[in-house]
Formats: sequence, C-alpha cells, structure tokens
Amino acid sequence: MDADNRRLILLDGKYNVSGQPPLWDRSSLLLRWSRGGGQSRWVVELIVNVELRLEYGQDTTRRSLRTFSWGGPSWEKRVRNSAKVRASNGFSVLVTGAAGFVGTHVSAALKRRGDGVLGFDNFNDYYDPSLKRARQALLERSGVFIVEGDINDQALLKKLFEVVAFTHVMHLAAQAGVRYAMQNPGSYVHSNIAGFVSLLEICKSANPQPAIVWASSSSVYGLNTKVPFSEKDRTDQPASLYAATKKAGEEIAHTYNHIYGLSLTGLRFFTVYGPWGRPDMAYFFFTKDILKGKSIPIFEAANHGTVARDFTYIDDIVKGCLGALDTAEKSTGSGGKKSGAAQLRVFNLGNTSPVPVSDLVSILERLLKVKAKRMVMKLPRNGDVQYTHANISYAQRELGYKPTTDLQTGLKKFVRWYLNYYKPGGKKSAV
Ligand SMILES: O=C(O)[C@H]1O[C@H](OP(=O)(O)OP(=O)(O)OC[C@H]2O[C@@H](n3ccc(=O)[nH]c3=O)[C@H](O)[C@@H]2O)[C@H](O)[C@@H](O)[C@@H]1O
Repeated sequence: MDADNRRLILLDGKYNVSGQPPLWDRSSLLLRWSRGGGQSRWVVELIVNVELRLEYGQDTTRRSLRTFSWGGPSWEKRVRNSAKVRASNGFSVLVTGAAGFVGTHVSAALKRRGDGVLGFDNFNDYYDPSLKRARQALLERSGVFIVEGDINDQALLKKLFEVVAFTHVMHLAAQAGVRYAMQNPGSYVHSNIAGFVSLLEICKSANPQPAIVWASSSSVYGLNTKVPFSEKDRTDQPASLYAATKKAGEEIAHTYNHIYGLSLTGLRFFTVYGPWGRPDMAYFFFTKDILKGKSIPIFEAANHGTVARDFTYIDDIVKGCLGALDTAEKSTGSGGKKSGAAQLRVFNLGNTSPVPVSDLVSILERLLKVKAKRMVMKLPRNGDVQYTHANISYAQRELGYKPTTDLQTGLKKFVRWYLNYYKPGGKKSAV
C-alpha cells in the first residue's frame, strides 16, 4: 500500500479492557518522510499494537483483580502455629475454601480432634462476604488461621508448602452454584479448573507430596436417569457448566494421579445444607424470603413432575470428609516424579432419601410458623436437573460413611442458627 493512503487511526483515550493496561500501550508514533504520487511530505504514522486477549482461566469480575498481602516473620509464625499438629499421629492439613460453608465445618472438626489446620480463602463476593468473615472469626477463636489468597497464586501456595510440610490438602475452594454459571462462566473456569490445576502443580512438586481430598459434585451425573446414582454410572452428560467444570476436575485428578503419583479422592457432595450455610442455596433464601413475606419460586418438571434433591446435612458431610482423609493413602511421588501407583478414588456423599422441593418448603413453613407464598414455576433450562439420589454403598464400605440426619432434623438446626445469626446482635454462635 502507498504510504500516502495509510489511515491514521485514533482511539478513544479512555478505552481499555477490564482493568488491563490500555490496548495501545506498545503502540508507536512515527514521523516519516514520504514520497509518492509526485509529492514529498512528512507523514505522521500511528502504529496501533492491538492484542486480543481471551483468557479462559480468568475470572472477569472485579474480584480476580484483588491482590493479597502475605509473608514476613509474624505471618509465617501464624501459619506454622495454625498448622501445628497437637494429637499423636495427627495430620497437618491445608484446607482451601476454609471460610466457605463446608470448609469452615471441616476445619473446625479437624482442629477439634488435634490435627493442624491452615485455612486458605479468597473471600470473594459471590455471596455476602460478611458471612465468610463471621466464619473466619469463629475459626480464629479455635486457633485456625485463614491465609487470604487465591488458589491461582502459585507463589503463595509454594511459600505455604515451604513453611509447612502438609500431609494432606482438603481442597474445598471452588465456584459453587449451578445457575450462576450462566451469568459468570469465567469464574467457574478460573476456580474449578485453572485454580485446581494450579494447586495440583504445587502439590506434585512438594516434598513430601500431600494426599488430596477434594469436592466434586452430584451435578456430574447430569442427565443420567438411572437412580440411585452410583459412582459407576455415566457422568459424561453435564447439564451445567458448573457440572462440566467439576467433571473436568475429576479427569484432571486422574491425570495428576497417573503422571505424578498424587493420592486423590474426589467427593461428590449432594446438596449440602445446615447452619452457616450458603445464602445462594434454595433452603437458605427460601427461609429469608418466607420470613419477609416474599414469594418463592418452586420449580417443577414437565407435566407437573416432581423436582427433588437428596439433601445432605453438613455434619454427615463432615464425617465423610474426615473418613476420606483418614483412609487416604500417601502420595507416591517426590520432586515431581512418580515412583509407583497411587490411590485414586471418587465417592458419593449423599443422604439416600430424596425430598421434593415442595416438601422442603412445607418443613420450613412449620419451623418458621409462617405460610410461604408459593410460586410454582417450570424448571428453568439453566442447569438444574430434576432429581438426585445417591447410592452411598461404596463410601459406606470404604469410609465408614453413614448419614444419620433427616431433612426435618437438619432444617430445624439450620433455622435455629438462622434466627439467632440474623437477629440484631447475633452472628456469634458456634459451629
Ligand atoms: O449437589 C450438588 O452437587 C450441588 O448442590 C447444590 O445445587 P442444587 O441441588 O441445585 O441446590 P439449590 O440451588 O439449593 O436447589 C435445591 C433445589 O431447589 C430447586 N430450586 C432452586 C431455586 C429456586 O428458586 N427454586 C427451586 O425450586 C432446585 O431446582 C433444586 O431442586 C449446590 O448449590 C451446588 O453447589 C452443589 O454442587
């Protein structure tokens, strides 16, 4: 192209992408003597260097841009103290997602029995971070320190393994929720795939390598219609991106077990509920909205088909998690190299008795002594499946897992906690 015909492109000086530096950062302005068409003149040339960034591992919300401060002698001391084992033959466990619902309960239970526990959490704002801070305060009182950081931060994870020789990792940090995946798909890839790989990379290089127990999900059964769901059933038809990222995690676990000899146990949780639960889950926001007199959407399948869940109480899940840690064999690798076959397991942790969502609402009505404004709606096509039901015989055999809490009993405990926590001056009850 003749120099004279070049177009000068001007960009709006304010234009940039999600907090990244301006696109023309590396662009250049050239002043050049040009000849052509019988004329000679000075030409001003702006060469715009545009990069198109498609970062699939990147959570595009504000929270991924947060930075955390860590390090220093007093920080290391807190890390070491928290992870210190007090019981003979106790473990030293790194719990990721420790300010989350399951993470808080598991951390508290491990600490109670004398294991060393170091928490890890990024305190993101997927739901009210003040609830996470209240859980953190609770753990703090029992001697569990939560390091603030993202599992994608390899420098921080590496540092933690330099300070403490963790025997186990209980990996519960994740982007949860089935329906939110339609709104923010990137956050699922960021936490459940990129974050998991980041953690496994550090674990495989650690010396000694820890054994890892991590949270998968009942949602991996997706469109499977064979009930109850057994670990042998197909899991290649996820109905949501959330489910797909959890299934991807199971395949990634296989790879790290196969190549590096990491001992890995995945736990497929079935709709876990209870005190200190997650406000994005139906039982939680139904309670809130019933009390406010707001109508609640109750999903039903085609032809008035029942939508039901195998709701599982948190204390039962905690026992399953501890059972998985206690039966986890050592990883076999060292320095990033495998030296023999290592354990690889996946278990259902459910309750084995599915309850229709409308029955869940009836129980809440009785406990709250308030009539719900029910708004029956067709199950939206955004990732929800109609029915879940766990076959737990494998977990029963291998982990001694035996759930004992029915939905009525568990919701009673939840409601008691909820009313206490949200009353003026509440927020301090124990786990
Ligand atoms: O078992 C699991 O693997 C999953 O359990 C829950 O997912 P879900 O069972 O969808 O839990 P809720 O969002 O609390 O929904 C419970 C039931 O209420 C129904 N629902 C939900 C929301 C609503 O507005 N109305 C309604 O009827 C859902 O269809 C579902 O049947 C968790 O949110 C996931 O993180 C977890 O991985």
